[in-house]
Amino acid sequence: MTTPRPWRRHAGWLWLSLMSFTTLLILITYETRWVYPEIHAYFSQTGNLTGQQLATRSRDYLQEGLGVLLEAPDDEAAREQAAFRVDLAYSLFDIGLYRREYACTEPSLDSLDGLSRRLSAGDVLTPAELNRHLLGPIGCLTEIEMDQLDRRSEVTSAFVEDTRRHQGVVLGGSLVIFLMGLVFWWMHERQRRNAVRATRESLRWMGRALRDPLTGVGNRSALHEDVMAQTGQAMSLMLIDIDYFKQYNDTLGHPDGDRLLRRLALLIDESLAGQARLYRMGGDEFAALLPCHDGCGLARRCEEITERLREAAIAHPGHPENRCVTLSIGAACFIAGEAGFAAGYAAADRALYRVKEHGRNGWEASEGEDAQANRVDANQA
Ligand SMILES: Nc1nc2c(ncn2[C@@H]2O[C@H](COP(=O)(O)OP(=O)(O)OP(=O)(O)O)[C@@H](O)[C@H]2O)c(=O)[nH]1
Repeated sequence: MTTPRPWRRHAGWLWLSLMSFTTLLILITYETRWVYPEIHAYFSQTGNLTGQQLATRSRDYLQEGLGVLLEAPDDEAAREQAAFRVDLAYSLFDIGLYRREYACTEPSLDSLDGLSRRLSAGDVLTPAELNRHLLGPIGCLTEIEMDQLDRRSEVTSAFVEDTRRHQGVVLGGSLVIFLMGLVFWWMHERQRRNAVRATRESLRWMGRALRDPLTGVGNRSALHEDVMAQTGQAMSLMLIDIDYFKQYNDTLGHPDGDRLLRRLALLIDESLAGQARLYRMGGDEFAALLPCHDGCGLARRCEEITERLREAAIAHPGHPENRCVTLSIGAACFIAGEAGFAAGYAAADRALYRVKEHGRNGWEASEGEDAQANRVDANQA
């Protein structure tokens, strides 16, 4: 499983926050540019503003009628036209709202009624009479128009104010959402980092718990874990013990003894050429774990280690025989698993013991069922 690169993870979060923020901004712009102007336009034409439109049209009819009468006061047809317009004006003027709210409505309607009757009767009206009949209603209608216009601008201003407030709330809300996104992202990041740190820490501790601090190779617990991880597999175990290590420490001191342990760990590891895993069992004893695919070739492996050591010719002033560091090796094959490992370990340990018994500086390996069959006496090596 691959973990996404940090910048990608951050970019993902930021991208999400930005996207939601941008979407909200688009919504606000859409509302401001298209929705509100449309509502605004609607209010301008309808709503309680109908009254203003009726008054305007009524006044227009009256003015038209007046114009017709002033142009041809004696003309029968003109009078009919004027009467028709006055009737229209009357019907647009005669609405409950005007009667209720404008005191000038009743007398104006009476005046128009009188004018209508005189025109229907075929009376020729003088300009003074026309003025008397029409000036009052026209003035009243103008007053109504102005008042309705004032009301319209009040409604419009209130609407604009509401719109502005609404936009402020939406903008503030989107900013809060954006900031919350950032806070959640930050909290998530912090939690993730803590988890990564804790995992690393525990891995480090686990690593330490399975490692020999002096040589850096695995310890006894690591050997056990590795064997259990291969349960059912054919494996082999080599137990490698330094000869006369006590004398080495006694003659050269413990720091040199430590250095020798480190050097031997390296040497054994190299001579097994990465085919085995190396462990320090404690004191001066190492263990090597090898897979056995087509026979373990244990004798060859043991021979390689002793050969490498012979070539290295590491001085050992306290060695009673050849004054160089030597090793004793016991090796055995086993089937990985709790019981198999115990048996393999015991067999390798017995082999090592026999090598020590035969005078050290040698190896004994037993492969397969017959432990004696491939046994090589120590001093033959
Ligand atoms: N320098 C050093 N010495 C250690 C360490 N651990 C154990 N020892 C020493 O290793 C020596 C092991 O002694 P023995 O078990 O008698 O083994 P030996 O002297 O090699 O004898 P044989 O195995 O019989 O040849 C002891 O003197 C321990 O003090 C270590 O970490 N560093």
